[in-house]
Amino acid sequence: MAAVLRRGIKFISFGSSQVFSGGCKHGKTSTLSSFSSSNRNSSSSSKIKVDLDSSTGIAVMKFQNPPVNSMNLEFLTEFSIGLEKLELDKSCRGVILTSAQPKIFSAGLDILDMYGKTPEHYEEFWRAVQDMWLKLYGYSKITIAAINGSSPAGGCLVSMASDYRIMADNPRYRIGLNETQLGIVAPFWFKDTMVNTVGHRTTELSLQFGLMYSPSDALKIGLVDQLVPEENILSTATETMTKWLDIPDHAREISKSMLRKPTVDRLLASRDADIKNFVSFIAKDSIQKSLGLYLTMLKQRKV
Ligand SMILES: CCCCCC/C=C\CC(=O)SCCNC(=O)CCNC(=O)[C@H](O)C(C)(C)COP(=O)(O)OP(=O)(O)OC[C@H]1O[C@@H](n2cnc3c(N)ncnc32)[C@H](O)[C@@H]1OP(=O)(O)O
Repeated sequence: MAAVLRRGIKFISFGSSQVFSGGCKHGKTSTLSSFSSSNRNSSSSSKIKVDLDSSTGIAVMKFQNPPVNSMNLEFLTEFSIGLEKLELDKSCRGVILTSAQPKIFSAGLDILDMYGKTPEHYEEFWRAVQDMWLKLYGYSKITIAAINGSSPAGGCLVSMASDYRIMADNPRYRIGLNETQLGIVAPFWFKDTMVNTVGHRTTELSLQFGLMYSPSDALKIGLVDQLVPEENILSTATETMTKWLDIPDHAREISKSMLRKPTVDRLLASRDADIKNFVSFIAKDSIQKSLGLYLTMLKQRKV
């Protein structure tokens, strides 16, 4: 990390995985108003828009936290509550996660929630990150990530926690767990999620280098399942969901739980210790300094 910061370069390249393109700015997206007809049900919290079609059982959750869908405390809380509501709604059988922001699925955890705050804030924030992952990774319904933009760190975690990942085939986009490049360490449950997705060896390289992958490289290593032209991403996600819906819910749910429950249980068994670990790590002077430098570089468009 220090070397990366000193060199002032963007993300480390690996094989044909390259750096973030960066440079673009995003305007604000207005909150879409709610509407309802016989089969459609829309609701819009300030940061996530939910549109449920009860005739198909498919809900679309659209992240709308401009400019880059960074996951701050409010976003994480709304995300967990939105997922919970859909899980309890019998007319919903599957959820598509996507972004309302151009070019970005999610920039990951909001760095400002990990920088210059009180221990109490770090604790509340980390609990919200845990809540979101526990809900999504252990979700009983089908989840498909329609990754219509770059997806570093926490954005990649959300994608990996979904059942199926479709990414827009745009060579400027990147996805991966880049934590080490910020001088921070992905916790064990981020690591477990990645191991479960791409295997141990690929995770060893990915996590240590903080690798960010182009869509084609992400497909090669199995970090995403399918690439499509950007304009087709939502229609492909809906078609794919329809195929998943052909499988009887109870059988699919039990199979999913059999594969994921041990990973979920590991965090459930050590939530408080994990929070304590996060708070003491993130509050260290050296870590705060690294995050401060990274934020400066972000502002100067050097990341
Ligand atoms: C035991 C310890 C455990 C710790 C474990 C922590 C685990 C997970 C960590 C994370 O998820 S950390 C977040 C990592 N994310 C990143 O590194 C992404 C950084 N962002 C980018 O690379 C780019 O912003 C982008 C996402 C590729 C978008 O590029 P674009 O050129 O379109 O936009 P920018 O001009 O760069 O950004 C606009 C605006 O947003 C601010 N910003 C970007 N990302 C974040 C973020 N993650 N948190 C907070 N703010 C962010 C950026 O600074 C710009 O702000 P302004 O300059 O306009 O004020």
